[in-house]
Formats: sequence, structure tokens, C-alpha cells
Amino acid sequence: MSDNRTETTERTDRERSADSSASATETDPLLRIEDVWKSYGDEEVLRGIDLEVDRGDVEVLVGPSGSGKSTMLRCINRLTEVDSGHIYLDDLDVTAADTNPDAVRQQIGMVFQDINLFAHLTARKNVTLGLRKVRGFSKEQARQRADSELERVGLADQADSYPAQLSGGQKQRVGIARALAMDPEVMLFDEPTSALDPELSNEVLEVMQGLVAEGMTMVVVTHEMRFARGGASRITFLAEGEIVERGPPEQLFENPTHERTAQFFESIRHD
Ligand SMILES: Nc1ncnc2c1ncn2[C@@H]1O[C@H](COP(=O)(O)OP(=O)(O)OP(=O)(O)O)[C@@H](O)[C@H]1O
Repeated sequence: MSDNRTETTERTDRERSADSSASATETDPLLRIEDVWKSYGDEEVLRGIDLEVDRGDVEVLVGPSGSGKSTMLRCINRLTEVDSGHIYLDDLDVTAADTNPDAVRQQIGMVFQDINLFAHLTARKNVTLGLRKVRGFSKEQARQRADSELERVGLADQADSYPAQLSGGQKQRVGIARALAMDPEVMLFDEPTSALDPELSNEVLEVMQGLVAEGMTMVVVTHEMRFARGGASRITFLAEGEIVERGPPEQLFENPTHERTAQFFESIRHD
């Protein structure tokens, strides 16, 4: 009797979950970060982070140096393991032990501050490499995808150039094309312009603005407040591994609720 009841309950739960996932995919947050903790030795770098990012939204993470922004991004695409808590991309538990980190990184592209292209490969080959090795694309398919991604970042004419022949901004755009080529659900950017001169930063920021306009879901760590103000759906202000305040750009820039946020935005205004 009790066995039957359990079965019935299980079936109902499954059905309910099937129903909700059928209708929820478009409306549920694409990325859910639940009570994530991370320490290095005695230092608690992330202290109970909860964050949800909707499909098509752009989340900008700001905060003082050492507040845990990069660590947060690295946990999202499993370059760093969380100590506890969960991160979900749709239904995929990114943090689960049996989730393959490579599968995570196909769906969550990342662009770093350091532009790590292979020096001995052309821009095109830097983009096709992952498509061939990880996605199993044929040579021709990979070439076509690479060329269309290079065009997307404004580098159609540089496909045959080697990294040494490209400016820092162009190299960073190849890095973006390489991440986009995997057709990710989410793009993570970790200070993509901080190694670049202002002029070269601008061309990278323009590409990022283009992705915002396309509706790409993005989590961005940046000191570029113009991008944060113009591109962010929400800004999260982190300090000492905790979210102090989160809201639309106008709230954090004009009317922060917390003194700590006000001080931070005041300090960067004078940078
Ligand atoms: N692999 C690691 N091993 C040990 N400590 C680390 C490691 N990675 C980060 N940390 C420490 O964790 C803290 C948070 O670093 P994190 O890079 O996440 O901060 P951040 O907010 O991105 O800083 P910044 O703006 O300077 O890049 C720092 O004190 C840093 O030294």
C-alpha cells in the first residue's frame, strides 16, 4: 500500500517536473548560483553567493580587488571547484561531481584578460581548433564556422593573420570569436579590456555591445563603467566574497542602497 503511494507520488513529481520544464525553459533563470562558498586556505573568498541570471541578461560584477569576482566566474565554468553550494545552467548542475567540465565549457564560453592564442596558428586556426577537437566538426564545417565568427567580431579580413601580426584588441576579438564558435549559452568575460589601451579597449567593448544587442546572456567582470552603465541588465557589487548590493545600473550608480556601494562608486569616479 505504502509502496503504491510512493510510486504515485513519484510519478506525479516527475510529471510535474516534465510539465514545468516544458513551459519553464524560456522563463526560468538560465544561470542559478545557490549558496556558493569557496576558500583558499583560511581565506573565505566566496561566502554564500546566491545569484540568478535570466536568459538574455547581462550581469556585470564589480567590486574591490580581491573581492572574489574572478573566482566567481571561474566557478561558473568549472575552472575552479566550489567548496559547497550549486551552480545550475538550465537543468545542468555545473558543480556536480559527475558533470564533465568539458561539457560545461562548451556551453559556457570564457574570455580572459590574458589573451592566450596559439602563436603558431592563424586567427582562423585558433578558432577551428576547438571545433575540430572538441565538437568533431569536419575541416570545412570548422572553417565556415570560424570565418563567420571572425566576421561577427569584425575580423573577416584577418583570418590568415598570425597573433604577432594582430593588435591586442584584435587578438582579444579572436579570443571572443573562439569562444562564440562553440555556440555557448552564456559568455563570461573576465576584465577583457584591462590589458589594452583605451582605443583598443573600445573595439573590444563594441563587440561586447554587439553581443548585448544580439541578446547573448553574459556575466562580465569589468572596470569599464561605461559598459556597466550602458550594457548591464543588472550590476552586482561584491565585497569580501559577499553580494553587498545588486540592481539595475541606475540604482547602483545614482541611488545605491548601501553605504559600501556608494563609497565604491565614488572611489572609481575619481580613478
Ligand atoms: N588559485 C588561488 N589560490 C590561492 N588564492 C587565490 C587563488 N585565486 C584567487 N585567490 C585569492 O582569492 C581572493 C579573491 O581573488 P579574485 O581574483 O577572485 O578577486 P577579484 O575580485 O577578481 O580581484 P581583482 O579585481 O584584483 O582581479 C584573493 O585574495 C586572491 O588572492
